[in-house]
Amino acid sequence: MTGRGGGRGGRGRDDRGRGGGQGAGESGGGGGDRPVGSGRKLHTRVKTARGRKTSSTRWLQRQLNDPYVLEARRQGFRSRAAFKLIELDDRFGLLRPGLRVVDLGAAPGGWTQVAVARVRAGQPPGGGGPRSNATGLVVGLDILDWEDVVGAVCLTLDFMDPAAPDLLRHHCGGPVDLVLSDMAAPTTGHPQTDHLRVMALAETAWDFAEAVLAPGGTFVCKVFQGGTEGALLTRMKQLCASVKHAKPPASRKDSAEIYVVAQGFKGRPTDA
Ligand SMILES: C[S@@+](CC[C@H](N)C(=O)[O-])C[C@H]1O[C@@H](n2cnc3c(N)ncnc32)[C@H](O)[C@@H]1O
Repeated sequence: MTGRGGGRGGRGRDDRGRGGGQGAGESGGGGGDRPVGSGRKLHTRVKTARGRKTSSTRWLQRQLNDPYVLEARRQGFRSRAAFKLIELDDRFGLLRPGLRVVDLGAAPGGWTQVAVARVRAGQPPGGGGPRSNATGLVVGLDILDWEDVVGAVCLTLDFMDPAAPDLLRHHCGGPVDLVLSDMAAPTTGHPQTDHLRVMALAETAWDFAEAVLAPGGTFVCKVFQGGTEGALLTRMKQLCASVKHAKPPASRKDSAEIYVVAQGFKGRPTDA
C-alpha cells in the first residue's frame, strides 16, 4: 500500500475550474459548452496490422472514433469516464466546493480530477461567497498503481483488504459527504460471474459508506444492469431519502454498467 498525493495542501498547480487540466489539452470545460459528440464527426478507420488481434483493432477503432475519448484528451482528463461523473453531477447535484469525497476504484483518475476541481480540494480559499470559497477533500483509492492527481490524496490499495476502510477513514479525518465507487473487476466474459464480482465490490463499498457518511451524505456506485438488488437495495432505501439508478450518456450503450445514486443518508439506525 502506498499513500501519496497532495492532500488538503495540494501541490502548487492551480486546478481551479470544472475540468481536469492534468493531461493533454486544457481544462475548464467540465462537460464543455456543447454536449460531447455534437461536433463534426470524421470516422477513423484502423487498418489491420500484422500481429494485431482483431479485437485490438476493434478496440483501437472504437477509441479513435469515440467523441468522449477525444473530448477527454482535449480537456486534459485521464479517462473518458470523467464525463460519467460530470453527467451524474449535473443531474443529481453531487459535488460543490467544500465537500469531502472518497473515490473508490479511482485509476487512472478521471473522476478524481472532476471531484478535485468541483469541491476545490487542495486549493486555498478563493474569491466569491463563503460556499464557493470552501476547500474540499478528495481521497482516491485504486488497487493499481496510479499517478497522483494534484489536490487529492491518492492511495494504492486493494479496497477488499480488511485494513482498507480504516486507512481511508484515517486519511479522511472525519465523516465524508460523498462516497463514489466506479470499481470494476476485470470482466471474465461470463455475465453471472462479472455481475457477482461487481456486486461484491458494491456491497463492500456500501458498508464503508454506511460507516463514514455524514447525515445528508450521498453514495454513488457502479452496478450492473438489473440494478442494485435485494438486501442491498432494501438497506439503501431504509437509510437514504432517495435511491435512483442512472445510466449517464457517456456510459457505453453496449456496457451493462449503470449507477446507483443514494442521497440523503439518514445515519445508521443505531446512530439515532
Ligand atoms: C472503470 S475503472 C475506474 C475509472 C475511474 N473512475 C476514472 O475516472 O478514471 C475501475 C477501477 O476499479 C479498480 N478496482 C477494481 N477492484 C478494485 C479493488 N478491489 N480495490 C481497489 N480498486 C479496484 C480497477 O483497478 C480500476 O482502475
